[in-house]
Amino acid sequence: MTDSLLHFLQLIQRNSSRPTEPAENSNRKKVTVQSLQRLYKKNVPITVMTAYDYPSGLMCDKTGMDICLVGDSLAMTALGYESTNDISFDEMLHHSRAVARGCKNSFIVGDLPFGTYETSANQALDSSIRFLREGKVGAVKFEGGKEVFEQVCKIVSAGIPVMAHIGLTPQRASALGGYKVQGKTVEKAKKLLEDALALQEAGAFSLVLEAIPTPVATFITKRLTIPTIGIGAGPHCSGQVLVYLDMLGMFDRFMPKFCKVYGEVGSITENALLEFKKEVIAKSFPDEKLHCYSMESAEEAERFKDWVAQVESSDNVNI
Ligand SMILES: Nc1nc(=O)c2c([nH]1)NC[C@@H]1CN(c3ccc(C(=O)N[C@@H](CCC(=O)O)C(=O)O)cc3)CN21
Ligand SMILES: CC(C)C(=O)C(=O)O
Ligand SMILES: [Mg+2]
Repeated sequence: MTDSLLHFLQLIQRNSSRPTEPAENSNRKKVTVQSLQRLYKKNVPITVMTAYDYPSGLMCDKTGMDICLVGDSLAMTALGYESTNDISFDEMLHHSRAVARGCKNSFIVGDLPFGTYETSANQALDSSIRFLREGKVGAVKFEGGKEVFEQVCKIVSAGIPVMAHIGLTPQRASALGGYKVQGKTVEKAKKLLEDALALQEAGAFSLVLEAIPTPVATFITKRLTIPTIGIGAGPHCSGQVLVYLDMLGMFDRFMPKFCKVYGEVGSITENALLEFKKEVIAKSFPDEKLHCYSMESAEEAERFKDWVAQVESSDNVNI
């Protein structure tokens, strides 16, 4: 068998483990704020997935996610920081550009990291402009209720769509006493609804509800005219979001109750690496026929052998 035929067979073998069905939305159009609004009006759930780099952006796009969120959770999941508050804006931009290179049709939202929007509406607008220009996102997201009202107004009036985020707001974990479910009493639920209405009033195009009891998130969703995106907020939100490396079983530090592992990619990866190590030590990888290159022709191979023999019989090791 020729090298090229073997290589061809190898490609077929690799492709056999890939999904055979074409992605449902493989020919779909670019998602926009307007097309998201249409889904919401038709009661079609909005699918949101976080992405951190080129391969995850590519996967979100190819599987037809409506929104690809470059979440600051990447600080912990992709970069191993202790908290989301440890990531810099420059690092977020670096990752977001990589996501954008892989993500052609999903609507890309960038999560403003801690310290880039709290000071003033002007600071928030400057950061948002940078995210669009340098991070190649289509919208920004940031955490907070009424206290970020001015920021949302300012950014929206500059023509940048804003996704809001209330409930468990990880950047404020210290003040919340940790990663705790929010809105578990009537008073706290009431405050969440007030925040949600204020953010809608300010012009947010959607709202993330994180770790909120189902009845509270359901009621907030019912009272709003913009879509809610739930993560640990029950099945009655207008859409759902999960953290990419969590749903693939690739994060080892904690597993919130709201996360479902859809594929054990972590253990698959671990087994693959162990197998590679085993085969290298046993010298069964690389396979001479499958993974190696030969000389241009049998004649050239013969000439090379002769030359080696000549060198080896000579006293001059430096040729
Ligand atoms: N990998 C990862 N996934 C995330 O969802 C995530 C991050 N990182 N980093 C930033 C924040 C932190 N998040 C978290 C972290 C832990 C819980 C958690 O374990 N919560 C408890 C609830 C405790 C209570 O009852 O109040 C749980 O059991 O789910 C929730 C959200 C969400 N975000
Ligand atoms: C979980 C989503 C909403 C998020 O904020 C993040 O990934 O950072
Ligand atoms: Mg976030």
